[in-house]
Amino acid sequence: MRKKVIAGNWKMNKVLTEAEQFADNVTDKLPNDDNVEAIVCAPFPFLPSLVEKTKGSRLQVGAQNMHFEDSGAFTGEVSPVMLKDLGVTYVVIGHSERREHFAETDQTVNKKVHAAFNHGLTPIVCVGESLEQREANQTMNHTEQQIKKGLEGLRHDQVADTIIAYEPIWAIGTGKTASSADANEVCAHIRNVVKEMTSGDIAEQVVIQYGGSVKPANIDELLTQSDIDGALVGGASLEAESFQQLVEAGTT
Ligand SMILES: O=C(CO)COP(=O)(O)O
Repeated sequence: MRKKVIAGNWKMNKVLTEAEQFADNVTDKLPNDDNVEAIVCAPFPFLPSLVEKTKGSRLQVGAQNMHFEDSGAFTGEVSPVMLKDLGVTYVVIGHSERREHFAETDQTVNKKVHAAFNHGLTPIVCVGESLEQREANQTMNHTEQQIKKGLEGLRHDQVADTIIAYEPIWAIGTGKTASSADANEVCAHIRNVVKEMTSGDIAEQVVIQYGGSVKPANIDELLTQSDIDGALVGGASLEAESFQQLVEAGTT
């Protein structure tokens, strides 16, 4: 059985004291269940403190982006070496907001995914279609291309360890969730693409999350679907109580 992975993506929210308070409120309340992984992907300035505060707890810490180079003249960027050195374990790569506002492409996603594995970080690779693409029936083809290009050149064991987050852009922060059946259909397609790229065994191991207006009220139904193994959650991950409820849902 694949474990459930519930990851909060705080985006550009909170100040340090709020981030620390969240950790204080959540760390000792998470379910003691190996079948669910709880991650919080926070802005860079909070990472050292969150890593410190979550030591020995079930809450893992992730970044929301990184550069693909180890070091160099890239003003304003953060490298995988820096993240690893801090004790960060996950990194979100290719979020649609980065693709839209920061010129992230499938090629940079691919370089970052390789860099993550080269430094022992687990990538959470985001894919998903826009409303226009969905209406033009391009959802399957678009997500397939994003997966093929984003994961190109990885070893099969690395593909197995990649977390894929299917986030339809039109469902992000809009309150519109894809129906669980529609979300599952795309996640199943993504698993099939992974199978074509690797093998049936590897495809069965890959964790595929759904993201887009997930909240405590709708997560149960999403998680009952055959190919949805967790959630990448924005707004509803910001409050400790709501995040905790989302993680609890992963235990059922
Ligand atoms: O983009 C998301 C997570 O990465 C989803 O955000 P919301 O849960 O706020 O819709």
